[in-house]
Amino acid sequence: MGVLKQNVFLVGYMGVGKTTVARRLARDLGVAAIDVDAYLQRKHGRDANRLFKQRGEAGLRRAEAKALAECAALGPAVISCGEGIVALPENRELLKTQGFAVLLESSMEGSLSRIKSMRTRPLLAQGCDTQALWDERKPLYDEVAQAHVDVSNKGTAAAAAAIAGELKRRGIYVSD
Ligand SMILES: Nc1ncnc2c1ncn2[C@@H]1O[C@H](COP(=O)(O)OP(=O)(O)O)[C@@H](O)[C@H]1O
Ligand SMILES: O=C(O)C1=C[C@@H](OP(=O)(O)O)[C@@H](O)[C@H](O)C1
Ligand SMILES: [Mg+2]
Repeated sequence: MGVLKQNVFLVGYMGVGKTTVARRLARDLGVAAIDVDAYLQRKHGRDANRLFKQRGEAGLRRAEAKALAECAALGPAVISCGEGIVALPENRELLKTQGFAVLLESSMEGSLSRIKSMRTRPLLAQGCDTQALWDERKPLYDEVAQAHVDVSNKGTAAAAAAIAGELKRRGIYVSD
């Protein structure tokens, strides 16, 4: 095992595997994993879908921004973010300054095809234009990402291993 020197944020589109890969990566490295969505749900006693319905997207984003800052303060940890975390400039600033952001990359279609129920993602549930969302998010992911990992043809274990290799090469994870 070893030591994680700073937060590692996993960012990327819906369904690309941020939550699943973060869990696997943290387990492989023997470090903590925090999912911002799961944290938000525990904190508010309701999930992001319900927050979205009750407070609208802007309300969800405000709650998510606080949750992100709290998660970052709990680290160093592997922190999986919701796809829309990059929407707010303050979040992008945090991602750039309070850790190392890794962009998980796959095609939009490949990512969306993994999502079993549209109802689990508020923007999909309300029938958002997924291509327009992709076009809007892509430059923002590129702005914050310090590393890009192609997960399109990788299972969870291989995706986690590719990120672990990147973290070791850069001295962000140091083995004992
Ligand atoms: N590398 C992978 N290979 C195969 N299935 C995956 C992979 N990563 C995630 N999945 C599956 O895809 C779905 C979406 O993954 P999830 O981790 O929730 O993505 P995100 O958090 O980016 O929205 C889940 O059902 C998950 O089990
Ligand atoms: O638009 C967003 O920010 C959200 C994206 C989804 O997360 P994933 O990116 O993990 O799919 C969803 O779980 C969350 O409720 C809100
Ligand atoms: Mg997720």
